[in-house]
Amino acid sequence: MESTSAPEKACFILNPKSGVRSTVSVPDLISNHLDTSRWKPEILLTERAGHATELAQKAAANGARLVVAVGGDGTVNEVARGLKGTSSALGILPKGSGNGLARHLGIPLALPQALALLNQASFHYIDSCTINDHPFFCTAGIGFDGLVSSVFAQSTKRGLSSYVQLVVREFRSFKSEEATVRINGRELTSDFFVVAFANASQYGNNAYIAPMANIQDGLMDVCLIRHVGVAEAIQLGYGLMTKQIAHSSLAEFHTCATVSVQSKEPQYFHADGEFMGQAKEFEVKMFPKSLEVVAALAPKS
Ligand SMILES: Nc1ncnc2c1ncn2[C@@H]1O[C@H](COP(=O)(O)OP(=O)(O)OP(=O)(O)O)[C@@H](O)[C@H]1O
Repeated sequence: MESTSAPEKACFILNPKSGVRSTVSVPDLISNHLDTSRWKPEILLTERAGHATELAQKAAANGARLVVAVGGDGTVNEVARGLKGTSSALGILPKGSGNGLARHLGIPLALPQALALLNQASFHYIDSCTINDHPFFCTAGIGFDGLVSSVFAQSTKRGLSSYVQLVVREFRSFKSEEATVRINGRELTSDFFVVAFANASQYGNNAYIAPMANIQDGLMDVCLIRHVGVAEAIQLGYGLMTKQIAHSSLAEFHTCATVSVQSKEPQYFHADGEFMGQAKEFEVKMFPKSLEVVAALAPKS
């Protein structure tokens, strides 16, 4: 059904380097599938890392009601961080290899259908978090997944199979470090393989690190995995891909609004899969209902 009011501005921010579907012509898809009686589109291309945040801030300042990240979770993160505290909503055209936030939000991976969802313009508020002041919207983590993000950042290969190969290679040499997690008034000290912070339920590619995570409840799900051997790591991998990790004795879950971690040695960490550096101290905070998105979420989920 066509809208009767004037079309509102929708700015599409496209990362030409993202994902494995680079042959797709996004401008053609937009002109073929976007309802121009609802949205007046503008398409901008990113030129470097971090550029999407600047473009999103400018689009919001110029009155775009909708700012659409066209890329993977890295691009989504950059656009979303530019929109926090503005009156522009985030849309996603998933073009990455993992698309964790898009999947959690029920956004179709097929781009014509994702554009159809933008036409419906169903707005929802979602939570966001920070790890050492770096915003994230999907997941962040310390330990093995931090290491993987750092190695993946240097790799030119994308896609699930390259990712799995890299995980297997890095696992052989990874050493869990002792850390203390302070959560809900408790102190938990161990050699942690992974400490994961989940605003959304999955890393991407339907790898569910916190299947119960609710992105609108004002709480993050923290998944603690202590030092593991090869057989246990395989069990965990299976649990991730089958949504069964919550039933594994290898993973411990907590929900909270803030959590801190102190590590003896510097640890790699990531926010939304992007490598953020190394640190010994981590503060992770929750910002309830801090970002408006177009999504296919149930009204009260
Ligand atoms: N024009 C550009 N040239 C090089 N890098 C860019 C450019 N624009 C954005 N980037 C960077 O590309 C990185 C990867 O983007 P993104 O996560 O969207 O794609 P991806 O890694 O292919 O997808 P996924 O995260 O799903 O694997 C981001 O960190 C972003 O900063």
